[in-house]
This record gives sequence, structure tokens and C-alpha cells, in this order.
Amino acid sequence: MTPRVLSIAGTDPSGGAGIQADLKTIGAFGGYGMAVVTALVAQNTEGVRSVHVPPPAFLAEQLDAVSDDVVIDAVKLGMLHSTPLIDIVVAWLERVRPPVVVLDPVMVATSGDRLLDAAAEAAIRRLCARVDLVTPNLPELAVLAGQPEATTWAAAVDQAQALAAATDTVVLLKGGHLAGATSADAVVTAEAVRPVEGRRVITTTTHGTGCSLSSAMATLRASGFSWFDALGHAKEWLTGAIEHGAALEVGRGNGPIDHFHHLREHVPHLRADVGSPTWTGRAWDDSAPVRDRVDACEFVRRLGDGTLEPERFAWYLAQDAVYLGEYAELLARAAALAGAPEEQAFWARGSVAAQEEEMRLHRAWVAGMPAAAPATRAYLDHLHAAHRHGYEVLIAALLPCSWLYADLGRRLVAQDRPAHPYGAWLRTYADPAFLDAAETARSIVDRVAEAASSDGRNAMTAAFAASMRHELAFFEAP
Ligand SMILES: Nc1ncnc2c1ncn2[C@@H]1O[C@H](COP(=O)(O)OP(=O)(O)O)[C@@H](O)[C@H]1O
Ligand SMILES: Cc1ncc(COP(=O)(O)O)c(N)n1
Repeated sequence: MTPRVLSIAGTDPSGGAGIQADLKTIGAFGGYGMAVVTALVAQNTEGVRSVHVPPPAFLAEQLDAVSDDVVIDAVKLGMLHSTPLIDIVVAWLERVRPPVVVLDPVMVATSGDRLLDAAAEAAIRRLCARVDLVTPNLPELAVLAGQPEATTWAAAVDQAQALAAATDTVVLLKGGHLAGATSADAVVTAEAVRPVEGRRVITTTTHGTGCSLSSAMATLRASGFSWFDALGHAKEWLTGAIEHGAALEVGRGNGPIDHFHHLREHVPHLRADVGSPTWTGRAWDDSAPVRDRVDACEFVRRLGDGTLEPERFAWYLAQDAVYLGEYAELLARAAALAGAPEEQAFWARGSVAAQEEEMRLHRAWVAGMPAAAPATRAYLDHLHAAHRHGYEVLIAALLPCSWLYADLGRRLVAQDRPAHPYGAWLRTYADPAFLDAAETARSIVDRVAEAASSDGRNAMTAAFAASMRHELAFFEAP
């Protein structure tokens, strides 16, 4: 049976949060989505501009129009704005008694704008006792539990258990607002806590995650899953949707997630690898598990959020300088081996740029030249070995360095803010010229891979994958 799921929430004309996110999510999980609008919100990925609330009686008319005609299998409640609207929804729930009701107690948007009257917080607290699942983020949980916002997982679990006990309902505790390599959530009742782990994606595309998660839970529960199993499925999908969000290129602020990322794999002309069935595209996709580990590693996360200890950063930069010195030398060798003049020129320019960067690092950050650490030595030895295999393998082995830094730089720089201790360094790698160079390197490697023998291509693939593993080890070393 296709579950018929009704979202009662506010709007987001930019499509990432609110009712628009709910309908996409319900569809993504195979439900039939319906929507009753509580408030019209003029917002986009950058924030909320204004809110228009139609008369409460009109909300009642919308609700009745749906329930007089359609059997409702699950309801998801989002932005309810103020007490008069909450009262209407409560009266309607009492009358219609939908079998599954999930409440996302929306109070404040990711951008910091209020979406619920402060005076309505008590009404939301009372509503918690009338629904089957409540999905607060940490600030909302604090309001509902009447405590300061939790800063540790243990404190958040305590608050969620207190809320579950006080309201006799199930709480989906969301850990998105905590720092750490993972972003765990948990199904919490007064008796038990069942966590579901998830990796934390380094990204700013998190607009609408809470709306989407609660809609996924409502749809999965109406399809027969337990809350815990529903969370397992929802979380896996959500992490993928967050990861694919940046590629949508929607908006300048906190962009939306890609609700249909999993379906694109099944639609031939939308598959990421079709349309660009390139060698580098495949090598990049194959390296996803290693790149996920780079994103999750403590050093990279703390470099991004600025909490990395200065001594560790200095140690890393010194190793980077050691690396760049020999990397420049290997780029010069690629220039010497290249057949086409434009390829010779490109690698030669890269060699000069790497050398200049090495010197800049020394001037700005690194005092003396240290010895190569084991991870640095192993990476460089691998590149030298690649050079002995010839041009094809050498440039395949050199590519991950520029490509990974360009990719990581673009995402990490989003966390740059005034007084970020490593902002200047992050910006180097998000520089459009650096991104361009990585793109050119990629197109050269593709051209060479196309002309290579199948054995040659295999050796290139192995060299690229090994470099990616060395990149990970390099980030894990400090
Ligand atoms: N950067 C991230 N990487 C992976 N999952 C995330 C990330 N940020 C949030 N999430 C997940 O998105 C969901 C919503 O989380 P949260 O940010 O806590 O709530 P809200 O969107 O309501 O503020 C949770 O499942 C959380 O674990
Ligand atoms: C209408 C509406 N409802 C909810 C949110 C919260 O979004 P998020 O899921 O990012 O917390 C929003 N921005 N707009």
C-alpha cells in the first residue's frame, strides 16, 4: 500500500525546507504526499524575509478538505507558528485521529530566524504528549525540557529521556548540532536509548534536514517499520542527500539537500557517471570510501572548524613543505615526459607553482626544514615509483593531490569566518585559479587515459587509488 502522508507545515519557496522538503521526502520514500499550509514564508537558503499567516479558520478549512475526502495514514507536523494555529491542529487531530503523527517542533530556522511565537512554546510542549514521535534538534529539546542547551551527547540523551518520560512519547534525538566526526541520532523512550550512528558530512547544505528527516520517519512508520528501523533507513538516505546537496548548486546560503539522489542512479541520463563517462570520473567515484575517511578524520574536521591546535597545524605545514618540494620536482619530470607542448607547459607551470607555494609556506609558517615523516616519505616514494612507470602512471598518481585539495578547499572554506585561525590557508585551496588547474590536470589525465592500453589504464587506476590512500594517511599523521 502506498502510505498517504499529510504534511502540516510552513512553506519554503526555494524548495529546501518546510512543505516543499516534506513532499519531496514523502515521494522519495514511496508515499503519496499531501500538504496543508500553516504559514507562507518568504525565505531562501540565506534566511527568512517575512512570514504571512492566513486566518486560522482557513487552516481548519484546508485540514477538513483533506480529511473529509482522503484516508490519512500519517501526519507530519512542522512549523505551527502560534497558539491559535496549534489549537486548530490539536482539535483536528482529536477528531480525525490519524494512526501516525510525527511532530518536528520547529522553532527557529537554520538561519536563526524565529518560526514559532515564543508564547506558543508551552502549547508545543503540550502537543508533544499527543503525538507518536517528536523530533527536536538540540536547541528545541532544551526549550521542551526546560533546560540549557546540551553540549554533550550524554546531556542530550538525559534531556530526551526526561522529555519522553514527561510526555509519554517517543523522542528522536538529533545530534546534528553537536561537533564530532559523526552525527548520531537516537530513538529515545523513558526506558531505552537506541542510537543510530551516521557520518558527519563536511558541508553547508543542511537546509531542511530536520523537515526531511521527520517526513521520512512518518512515511516509513506508515509503511510498517519500527521507529528504530525507520531511523536506520532515513539516516542512510539523509546522509547521502546531504552529501549530494552541494552538486545541486541551489542558492548562496545553506543550500538544500538532494532528496532524490538515490533515484538518479536509476535514471540513465541523470546518473553522475553518464554524460561524463571519463576515466577520472570513475577513479574519483571509486575513491569515495577513502575520501569519506578524509572528511571524517579529526585533523580535517578541526582544520575546518578552526579548533585544530596550532602546533599540529604547524607540524602538518612543515610536512606539506617537504612534500611540495619533491612534488614540484615530479611535476617537472611530468613536463619532461609529456609529448604535447601544452601538456609540457601545464606541468611545468604546476611545478613552479608548487615550488613557490613551498617557499611561501617557509616564509609564512615553517621555520626549518624537518625530516620527512613516515607518511610523507611513503607518499613521495609512491610518486617516485610511479615516475619509473612512465608518463601515464606518473600523472595519474599526481592528480589526487590537486583534485582532493580543490574539492576539500571548496567545502572547508565555507566554514571560514572572521578570525578563523586557518582561514587564509583554506582560501588558497578554494581559489578559482587552483580549481581551474585541478580541472585542467583532470582533462589531461583523461586524454592520456583514453589513448592508453588497457594495461596502462589499469596501472593508472592503481596509482590514482594508492595516491588517494596516501592523502588519507597524510591527513591522519599529525
Ligand atoms: N553535517 C551533517 N552530516 C551528516 N548528518 C547531519 C549533518 N548535519 C545534520 N545532520 C543530520 O540531519 C538531521 C537533522 O539534524 P539537526 O541538524 O540536529 O536538526 P535540524 O535540521 O532540525 O536543526 C539529523 O539526522 C542529523 O544527524
Ligand atoms: C517553513 C519552514 N519550516 C521549517 C524550517 C526549518 O528548517 P530546518 O529543517 O533546516 O531546521 C524552515 N526553514 N522553514
